[in-house]
Amino acid sequence: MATSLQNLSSYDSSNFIDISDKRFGLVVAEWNREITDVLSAGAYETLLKHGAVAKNIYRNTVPGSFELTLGAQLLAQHEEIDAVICLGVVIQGETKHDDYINHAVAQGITHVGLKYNKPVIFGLVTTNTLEQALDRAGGKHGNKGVEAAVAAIQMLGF
Ligand SMILES: Nc1c(NC[C@H](O)[C@H](O)[C@H](O)CO)[nH]c(=O)[nH]c1=O
Ligand SMILES: CC(=O)[C@@H](O)COP(=O)(O)O
Repeated sequence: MATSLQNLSSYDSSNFIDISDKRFGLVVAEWNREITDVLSAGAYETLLKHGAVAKNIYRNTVPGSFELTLGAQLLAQHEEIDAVICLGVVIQGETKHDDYINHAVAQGITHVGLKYNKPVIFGLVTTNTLEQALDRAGGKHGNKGVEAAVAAIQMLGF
């Protein structure tokens, strides 16, 4: 499979805009916190690496990924927030609960971005196994938090 050969977090920053005056909301799910903390750190450090200022990054947690949509809306509604990054890890269980969460969050944060006309980034790790999630949170397939921060920066330059 193509993924197995890739670090999914590699990117070209040559066209990034100046983000020193941009304000970012980070919404992080507490479910699977040992992994979402890695995603959050990846996103935070990537924003700082490319010029964001720490005081302009507003980090909030929500209980689980299903609550990312409301968390994103509560941040995106503020005019001074330029972009929102949503981070969570949903690992398949015995039932279809993960499907309902994943689809709700994908649809929900899409709606928030369109409603407030600003980037609301889907940084949800949706895996079948814990190992797959770990591989995408600082493992062999990179860090989904890094990818989400990069997407936010790129969209601000749209
Ligand atoms: N199983 C996972 C959940 N479940 C909790 C939901 O996200 C939600 O908080 C609950 O249904 C109450 O509304 N959340 C994750 O982020 N990851 C999971 O694997
Ligand atoms: C993915 C989840 O929602 C987690 O709670 C596992 O759910 P279940 O095993 O009940 O499908």
